Amino acid sequence: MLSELTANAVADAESRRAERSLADVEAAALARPAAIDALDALAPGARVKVIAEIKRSSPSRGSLASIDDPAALARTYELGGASAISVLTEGRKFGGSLADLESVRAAVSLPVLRKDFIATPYQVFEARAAGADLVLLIVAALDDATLAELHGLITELGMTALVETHSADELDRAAQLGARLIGVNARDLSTFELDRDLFGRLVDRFPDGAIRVAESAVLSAADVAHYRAAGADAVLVGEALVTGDPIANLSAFLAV
Ligand SMILES: O=P(O)(O)OC[C@@H](O)[C@@H](O)c1c[nH]c2ccccc12
Repeated sequence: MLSELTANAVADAESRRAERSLADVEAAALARPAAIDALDALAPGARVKVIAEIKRSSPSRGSLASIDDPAALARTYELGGASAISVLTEGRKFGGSLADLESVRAAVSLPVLRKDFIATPYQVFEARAAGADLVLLIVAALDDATLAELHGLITELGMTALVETHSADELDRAAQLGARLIGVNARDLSTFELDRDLFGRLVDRFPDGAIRVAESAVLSAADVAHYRAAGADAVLVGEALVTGDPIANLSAFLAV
């Protein structure tokens, strides 16, 4: 499933490239005002930080919310106290787009994450051209050489990579890369199984100084407390915020 999602995302980027060359997208990326420092926004603090996600649907959960106005939802997240906004830009299974990211970027002053299946430099330039400050890199989807190349490019463009892992071996590869912001996804992207305890089992392998993000499977404040007790600096939350009351949920999550 993960390799199919990635292959499709790359194919979709290739079709966009037929319309807009790499040189054009690169120029647009370089013309953007500097990216916001996400490491600063997500730095460990007395309170857990929330990365609030905009996601219409997913292959594991089906349709979640129509989200006609992603910019308005992003403003709500900002008002509610989120530290960063994650925007799914994958179109086929998650119902997102780069246009969503651009409108969110224009609406908030928080750092914005491009959440997609990124495997080529073109997609990284697209992210910056749309105003992203962060780009997701999924370790399981990339070989070490590609991971290093994309991580280097993201950093060179002034952005921050959120390096996503799902095993001890992947966490070691993220550490090897010099990643400063590392997530453990509770959802296995090949089987879609959820394991809320995976973060706690892997937390000791995070390199010193890296920001520790627990991703997925937060439905209640108790889940945030569970991740926080295990050592999470930040949690990445989608479903609970797009299906429930975002302000009420954020305030409960931030009170943990
Ligand atoms: O909706 P949830 O369970 O709160 O999960 C959010 C986020 O972690 C999830 O959307 C996600 C994590 N990693 C991904 C990679 C690709 C697509 C989506 C994801």
